[in-house]
Amino acid sequence: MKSCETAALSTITTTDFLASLLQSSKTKSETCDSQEFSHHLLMDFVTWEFNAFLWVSLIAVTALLLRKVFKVFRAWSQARKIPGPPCPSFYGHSKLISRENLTEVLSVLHKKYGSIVKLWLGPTQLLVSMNDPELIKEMLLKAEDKLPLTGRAFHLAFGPSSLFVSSFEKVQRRRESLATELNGRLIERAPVIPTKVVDCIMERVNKFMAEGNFDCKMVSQHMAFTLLGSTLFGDTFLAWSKATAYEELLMMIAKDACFWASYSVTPYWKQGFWRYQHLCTKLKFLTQDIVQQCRKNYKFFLHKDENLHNENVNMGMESASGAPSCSGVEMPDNLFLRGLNGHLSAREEPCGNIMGVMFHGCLTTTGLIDNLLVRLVTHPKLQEKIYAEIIMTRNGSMKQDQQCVDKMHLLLATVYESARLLPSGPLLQRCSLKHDTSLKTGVTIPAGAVMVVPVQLVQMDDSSWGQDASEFNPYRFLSKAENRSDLVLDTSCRGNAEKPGDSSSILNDPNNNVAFLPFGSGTRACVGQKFVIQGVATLFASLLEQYEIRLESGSKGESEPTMNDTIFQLLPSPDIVFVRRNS
Ligand code: HEM
Repeated sequence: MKSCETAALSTITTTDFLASLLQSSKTKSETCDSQEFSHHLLMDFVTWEFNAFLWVSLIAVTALLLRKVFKVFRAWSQARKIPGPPCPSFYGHSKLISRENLTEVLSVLHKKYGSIVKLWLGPTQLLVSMNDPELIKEMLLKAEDKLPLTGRAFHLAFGPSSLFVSSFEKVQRRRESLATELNGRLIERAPVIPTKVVDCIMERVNKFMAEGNFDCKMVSQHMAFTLLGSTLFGDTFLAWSKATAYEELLMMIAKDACFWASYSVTPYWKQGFWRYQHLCTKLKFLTQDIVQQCRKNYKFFLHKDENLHNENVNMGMESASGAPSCSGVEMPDNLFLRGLNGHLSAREEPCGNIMGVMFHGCLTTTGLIDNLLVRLVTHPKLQEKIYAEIIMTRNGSMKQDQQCVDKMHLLLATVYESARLLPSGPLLQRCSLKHDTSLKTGVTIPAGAVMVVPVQLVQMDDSSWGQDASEFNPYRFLSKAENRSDLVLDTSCRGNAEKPGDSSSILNDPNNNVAFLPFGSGTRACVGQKFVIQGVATLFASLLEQYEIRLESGSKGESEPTMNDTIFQLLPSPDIVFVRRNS
């Protein structure tokens, strides 16, 4: 009944409106000529349409704002149940916290409020920190998205791509294909490459030394870059004349990437931004160049291989099946095509994934190598024991050009321990963009909140790592062979092998300890972990076999890395020297 009345009312209103229009048009037609009349009619119509548009926009904006306000209220009411300090002002705690002291602030808060703590960084920005390993594990499995800032930094620098994007849905497939390539064929090749890579690195290191400016950070960066480049692009990379320019560009971009991504509206009006974009474009051209070179070499070797194969068949010889006849050329092309560049959507930048992996891989691997070098030069006895282990393992090996790093337990344990105490990346960050995250403890973290793990606190927690948690002790990852039955239960990785390089020692899997987090964990964990540990260990096996690494006398880094209450710090990068073993 009511609806009939409403329908009738609206019909009357519409009829009235039309009638009034007609009436007014009638009066007008008596006074004005027909042209003026149609002009007025048009103007009325435009005004009416414009008003309608304004109303619709106003309603849409109000709805959006209301939605946002509703979300904020919902977040505030949900966050009330999470322990944490009260908000000091409308702006939250953001003014009180700098990037450097956040870990210290979180350390104090965890002591006061427990394993889960909230902190308002602004009226709409909620940060939730966790320091209990089991809770962290659960959160890293459930919260699948990365912070939008991370995705924006990669997008701005390398264009749209399907890796390092905030949403898990968008990266899932690419992560899987890259992991298959990295942990499959590339790991198989890892033992073969580093001999050549060491030569290439040492050539550059000698150049640095001759120029007189030479510190640990520079070597680490160059080692990481060469290791990653040669593994991804094969031998072509080692002979590529533009490699140095590529390395410099990557590092220049790394310096500014987060700064430009921190603008919520891309600052097209800033000159500096365009300079930055120019660097990114240069990097894109260089990436295209190396990919093209790889493809050219691939085709050339494929052609050569076919001819060789035909010759062998004609001569009645069988080519050894599975022999890497053109190692380092055939496979990289496959990596690009399948792991990184297969099934690209039309919107994706063709080299975006390659640049992203080179960028992330170089920065993180530089950190690991830097830490490892500092540990080795500040622990010369450990270095000698690793050297003895390398020689012992090499003597038992048939293939002279391959490193059997799987058997070099002390070396691998040293890489794990250096990764555990990595000073870089103090916070592991996650969020869930669409859904709330409910944890087993009963706490629900609202969608959009930033969830962080203060990695340095977790990695130095006595309850996970023992009394010496803050000390550098690779032996924690080694256990005595006879204690094998204990080892199964010993998931904390508090190893007990005393004799380094002892073949009877067992290497514990660092991932057995949920507090081992340098590569993250869960749904967005690093897919390069296995590959990078194997690669860095193989590189160091080759390097230490030929060179002893020492601190330059009088270098500022002669004392050991230190802890200031909660933050582990490496002292300024020390100057180091490589001394040939047989000289
Ligand atoms: C020492 C070296 C490295 C360290 C310390 C490191 C660390 C990390 C960390 C902490 C994450 C985020 C994990 C999380 O949120 O749970 C990550 C993600 C990732 N890393 Fe690494 N990484 C290293 C080397 C590499 C290398 C060499 C590659 C590839 C060749 C690689 C590929 C990736 C990818 C593809 C992701 C995930 C991206 C995503 O899901 O959006 N990483 N890495």
